[in-house]
Formats: sequence, structure tokens, C-alpha cells
Amino acid sequence: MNSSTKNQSPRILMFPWLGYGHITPYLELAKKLTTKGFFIHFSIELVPLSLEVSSELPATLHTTNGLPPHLMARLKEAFDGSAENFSSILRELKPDLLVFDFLQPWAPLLAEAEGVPSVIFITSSSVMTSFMFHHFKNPGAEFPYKEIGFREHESRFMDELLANARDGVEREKGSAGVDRSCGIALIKGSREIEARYIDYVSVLTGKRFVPVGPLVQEDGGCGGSVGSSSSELLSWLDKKEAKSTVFVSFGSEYFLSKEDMDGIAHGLLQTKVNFIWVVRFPEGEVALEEKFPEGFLDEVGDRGRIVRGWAPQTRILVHANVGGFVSHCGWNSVMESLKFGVPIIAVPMHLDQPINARLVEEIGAGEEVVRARDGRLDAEAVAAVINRVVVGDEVRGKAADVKARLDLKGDREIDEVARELMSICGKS
Ligand SMILES: O=c1ccn([C@@H]2O[C@H](COP(=O)(O)OP(=O)(O)O[C@H]3O[C@H](CO)[C@@H](O)[C@H](O)[C@H]3O)[C@@H](O)[C@H]2O)c(=O)[nH]1
Repeated sequence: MNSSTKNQSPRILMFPWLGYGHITPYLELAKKLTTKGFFIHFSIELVPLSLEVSSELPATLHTTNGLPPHLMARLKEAFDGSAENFSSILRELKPDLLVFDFLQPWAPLLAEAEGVPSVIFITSSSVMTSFMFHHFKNPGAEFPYKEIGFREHESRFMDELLANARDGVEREKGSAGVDRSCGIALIKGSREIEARYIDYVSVLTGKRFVPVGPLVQEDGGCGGSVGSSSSELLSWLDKKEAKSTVFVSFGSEYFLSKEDMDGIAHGLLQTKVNFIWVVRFPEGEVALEEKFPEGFLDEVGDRGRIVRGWAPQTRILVHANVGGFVSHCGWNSVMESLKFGVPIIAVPMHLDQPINARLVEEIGAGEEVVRARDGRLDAEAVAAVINRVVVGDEVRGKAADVKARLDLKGDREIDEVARELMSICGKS
């Protein structure tokens, strides 16, 4: 954008939390808003990592998952310690608006001191956000939507979330920064699938939540180039039959346990579907034979592809030969699958994922593999759900309906967001 456009356009400073699942929705929102006449500044690298944290970080670790708790606390401190740098950025840029993440609820206070209004943008689902606020505001009371909740074997996740929430309650009086958001709160998602949860979280917080839409690239990013190993993978997929292949991936942070690896591997073997499975391990490069059940890789042959570390997920999901997504139900993965009409075989792991998986079942665009009472992932259950979702018509049909509804909605949600933000910037 040239400097004259920059001078006339309302300028937004975006400040996501430094995690892949947070940065990408902020980038997608930024791209959409530039098409609606905004100029975007993007700030992510603020942490003074010279703080003793960096020397102690294990070399193979690429996420905060599995980070020793004392280092996690230190990392959080380092993030909070970036406040001073952030103030100077605000002073220098003097944006018309700050868009901030709920994990950095101190940012709007600094913006206020510089006379800059702020709007929160939450990258989690509305179902999860309303569920959490319900528990902040009404401890002990049952969530009004009965199908949404943790199962017995997942109770520790609820404890985990509430422990985080308690931290938030102490630091932010339970608002996670929503109170400081100017007029509205933005959230990733669409009224087409979450209307009642968007309304409920608005009631709970007294703040109008405005969904920004799925924020998924229309064509799965097919315009850009991919590396040679990815292009070889996509050529392999081209040769398979329509809707014959499942994509198996568990986001950017989680490492599967040995038991879950076995359950999924044996489950896949019991079906006839083709598959692409993205695997990563906390210890970095290890021999695949050590990680999969004995004989698995030979038995699979050309029916499956194992990808180490990272695959072009959206390109795979948009491909006509993909018929299902075995997913942990991270919110970005759910939105990508729904946007491309790919039915979900839900295998939630932790955090918000079980709640997102219940939503996927509720809207009918997928089915969950229900674990045994002790949390075990049963191969027969994995295979049965894959077969129902990929080979049967019912779930696929519902996923196609959801896609059609999201497509029909088009850019109307982002148009509304742009109108709201223009008015907060005082430009409408
Ligand atoms: O091989 C891969 C793996 C992931 N992705 C992309 O990475 C993102 C993954 O995001 P998500 O599905 O949300 O999973 P996580 O990375 O696990 O996200 C974290 O953040 C989410 C949003 O707050 C939460 O819902 C999750 O529980 C939490 O683990 C998606 O855009 C994927 O397309 C790839 O492109 N290739």
C-alpha cells in the first residue's frame, strides 16, 4: 500500500499471542481488513528472550506443549515483560485502533494510556468461550446446553482449564480483557454454526460478540507454491479416487501418546481408506519404525503416506480426493474442514478440543470417536467411525450443507466487522 493510502486509511495495530493457532487467524483477519480499506500494522516479536528463558529451552521443542512448568511461568513473565516495548511501539505508530489477544489482556491498558481504543479478537470457538465464561460467572452451575461438556475421563481437562481460568480471574477479574474491549468483541467463527453460543457469551459478558467468519483461504492457498516433498504428496493424492482418502493430523502443538498412535494405526488398518498422516515427536527426528506398531508401515504400502512434522493442511483438505479428516478439533482445523465440506472424525486430545468436538457432532458435520471410560482409544471404534463418515453418505451430506451455508454467507460477516471497526476508528 502506498503512503498516501496509508495516510487516509484507518490504521489498526494487531497484536496476537505468539502461537501458530493465534497468529494465522490474525493474519487472515488482517488480509480481509486490508480489502475493506484498513491499513494494518502487525506486531508479534516483542519478547525480550534474552531473559534467562532462551538458554534453558530444550533445543527440540517447537511449541510450549511439554515445556517444564517453571519455564512456562518464566515465558509468561517474559511476555508480560514486553509491555515497555509495546508502549513505545504504540507511541511511535499512534494507530487508530489496537486489536489484541485475550492472552495479552494488559495490552489495552497501555493503549488506553496512549489514547488508542482497543478491540479484543478471540481465536477460540464461541462454544468454548461461552462455556468458560459460564464457569467464570456461575461456578458450579450446569452449562445450559446439555450436549456440551466434558466426559468423565476428561475431567482433568476441565480442571486444567479452570486452573488457567482462576489465574485469569485473579489477574483480570474473570474478564480476560473482554471488559476493556471497545463496544464489541471479535471472535473467530460464524453465526451459521454457533449462533446460540455467540448470543450466550454476549449475554454473559455484557459485550456484543461479532463473528469474523471462518477466516480460511477460499482455495486452500492453492495460488502459492509448496516445497518439493509437499508437491510429491499432492501428486500422490491426485492419483487416488474421489473422496477416498482421510487426512490425519493433530494440529501444531500436540504429540500423540504411544497408546493413541497404536489405536489410530490399527484403526486405519481395519478400514480400506487411503490416508495421509502427519506425525511429530517431542524428541525430534526418530526412526518411524520405533513409533508405529510392528509391521504397520509394510502393511500400509501405497495406501498411506506418513508425513513428518508439517503438511500443507488446507491444500489437502480442499482436494477432491479427500473424504474425511481425523482431527483433534483445534478450532482452526474445525473451521478449515467445515469451510471445505470435509466431514470430521473427531479425536479430541485436551484443552478446548473436547468441547469443539461436541459442537461438530451437534451440527452433524462429523462424528466423534468416543474413548473407553479409562480414556483408551479403541482401534475398532476408530475404524467404525472412519467407515461411517467416509464410506457412508449421511455425515458427508451434512458437511456439504454446512459448507454451502458458509459459502452463501460469503463476506457478510467481515463486512459487518469492517463497519464496526470503522466506526470505532471514528471514520464512518
Ligand atoms: O501439518 C500441519 C499441521 C497444522 N497446520 C495448520 O495449523 C493450524 C492448526 O491449528 P488448530 O487446528 O487450531 O490446532 P493447534 O495448533 O493445536 O491450536 C491450538 O490453538 C487452537 C486455537 O485457539 C485451539 O483450538 C487448539 O486446541 C490449540 O491446540 C491449522 O491452521 C492447520 O491448517 C498445517 O498447515 N499443517
